[in-house]
Amino acid sequence: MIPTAITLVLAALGATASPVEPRAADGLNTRAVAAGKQYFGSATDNGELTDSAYVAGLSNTADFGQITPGNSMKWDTIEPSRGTFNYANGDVIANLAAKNGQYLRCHTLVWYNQLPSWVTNGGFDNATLISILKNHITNEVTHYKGKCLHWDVVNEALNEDGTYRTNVFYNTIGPAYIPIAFAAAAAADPSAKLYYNDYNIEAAGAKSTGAQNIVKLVKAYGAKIDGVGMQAHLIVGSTGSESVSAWTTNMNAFTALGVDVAITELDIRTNTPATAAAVTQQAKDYATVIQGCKAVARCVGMTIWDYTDKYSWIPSVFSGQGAALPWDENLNKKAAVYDAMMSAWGTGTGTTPTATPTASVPASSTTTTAAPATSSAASGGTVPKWGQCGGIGWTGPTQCVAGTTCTKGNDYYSQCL
Ligand SMILES: O[C@@H]1[C@@H](O)[C@H](O[C@@H]2CO[C@@H](O[C@@H]3CO[C@@H](O[C@@H]4CO[C@@H](O)[C@H](O)[C@H]4O)[C@H](O)[C@H]3O)[C@H](O)[C@H]2O)OC[C@H]1O
Repeated sequence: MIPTAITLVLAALGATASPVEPRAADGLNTRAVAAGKQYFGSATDNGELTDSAYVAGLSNTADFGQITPGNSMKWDTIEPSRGTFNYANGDVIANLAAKNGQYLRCHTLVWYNQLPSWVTNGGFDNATLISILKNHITNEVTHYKGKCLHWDVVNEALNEDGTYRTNVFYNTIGPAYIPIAFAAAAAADPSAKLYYNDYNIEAAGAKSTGAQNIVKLVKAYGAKIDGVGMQAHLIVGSTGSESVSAWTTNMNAFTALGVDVAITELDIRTNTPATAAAVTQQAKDYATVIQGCKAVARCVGMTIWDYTDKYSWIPSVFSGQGAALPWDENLNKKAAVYDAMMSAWGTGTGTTPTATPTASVPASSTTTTAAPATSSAASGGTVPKWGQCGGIGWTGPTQCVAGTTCTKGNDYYSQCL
């Protein structure tokens, strides 16, 4: 064996060489962690998991320290008919994350889309739909208890102007469906971090303000919300890529409310076939997003919405567009894009670490779980603050002003916003 400089020095000192700690392989995740983030990850889906080359890439924890199921934890998969729960596909992805030692972001509990028609068209009244909502969340979050680093509790509740999107939950329950959902998720798994998730909230504007109002709403109800997920389905050279400071200014508006932020579904699409100029711009855009997250301590991690164009959702939804991810359709890295992302993460000069590095189990929550605001008004009583008079069983006037008196009501949350 040829002695190294280190062994020669140790021998001169009369010491023996001890095994050197292996260095983590270099990749997007290891660089994100070195920059103080919890993870860099990718979405995936069950159909893709028969592709062994794809799975090998996804399981490379140097690049991916976290995975998100693209579809298999959504309502239409989990509870396709009332009271029938199907966890087979979700479990496959949860088990893959555990096997690989990757965090799991769980997506999503309440979304107007991919919602079975028995919910959408069921014609349920307020009390029944609240019961259905809580039962779905309680069952699913309990099933995955201890496995989800984050839950996207509510997905896409807003219109572009920041007003509430009409959907069966909003139309029947009112905005209170959002805090009800967060309270149910917190009760079922107190250690999971609970997120509101949406698109087009990556830049300041009416929709971003609307998402900030959702954070305030959930907190006003006494329920727990830990973070806001910025989906970031972006377009090359367009919104979301203007500047690092645009990202940080907007993210800081959320963190000022006491919540984390995460980039949850990043892809940056272009017209296909992609031109060389588009790829050059795309590389810059990915770098801008990373630099924005890197500059904000409470931006805890970043997820791309699958890692390869081979399995991207974009071409099926946005006709004529695609080429949105850092790996091409042949599972090869796009060198310019990948290298720009690596450079943007840098080699360890990031913001203050917010959590432990990659592990197979989620880091425990450090956020205090506030008890849901319960009504003291089963048969009369004073409303301690607005919003607590009403809810399930409430048939009296919807008075939501502190100091008013409830004469009926047997559950928390009202429609009084
Ligand atoms: O297999 C796919 C799944 O991958 C897919 O997952 C969802 C994809 O993204 C999220 O929902 C979409 C977010 O983007 C919206 O379009 C935006 C319109 O404004 C544009 O400016 C912006 O760039 C666009 O992103 C879509 O309308 C949303 O559906 C959702 O959170 C994921 O679950 O779901 C469908 C499956 O077939």
